[in-house]
Amino acid sequence: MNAPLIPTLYTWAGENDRLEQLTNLFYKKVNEDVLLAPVFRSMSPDHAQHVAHFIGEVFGGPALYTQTDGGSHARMVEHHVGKHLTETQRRRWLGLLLDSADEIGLPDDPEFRSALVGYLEWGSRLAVLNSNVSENPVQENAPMPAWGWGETGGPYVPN
Ligand code: HEM
Repeated sequence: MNAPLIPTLYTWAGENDRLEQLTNLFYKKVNEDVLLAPVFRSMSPDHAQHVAHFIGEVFGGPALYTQTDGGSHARMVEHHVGKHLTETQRRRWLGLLLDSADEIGLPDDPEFRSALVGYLEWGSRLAVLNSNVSENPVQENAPMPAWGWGETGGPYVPN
């Protein structure tokens, strides 16, 4: 018997359209937030789309960030270097992203949310660490991170 095909987090989330919906709402909230608006005041008009592409690629989707946007893991990290982000800002960032996930109705099964929060905790803590160094610690040819279902082992399947 063939093993069941486990979808990627990208597929489960609803692919690129859903991720762009998520980041568009998120940056709308960021722009209205007293703690975060100043941090993102110089972001480019493509920022929300680039972040959706980045997350989608990490979640097993097409290489939109590295191919279409010409990005890389190192370039993503470079955007944070020297920004001196704080833990308070990170917590607000995470809270607004999870609020946005609820508001657009991103899948809320325990398995997906566990993977999503795990990734966002990891990535946002690295962003704060990288924002407090003066030189990019990541080499230009470093691979993109890849995230999967983790210990839960995949989406819930009824018996
Ligand atoms: C999983 C966590 C994160 C991911 C995947 C991520 C991803 C990205 C990406 C892809 C860019 C470049 C966007 C572009 O090309 O236009 C970027 C820029 C940036 N990120 Fe993050 N980020 C994360 C966490 C954070 C956190 C926690 C903060 C602040 C609290 C933050 C603040 C910024 C800022 C200030 C920029 C530069 C904006 C500008 O262009 O002026 N990021 N991020």
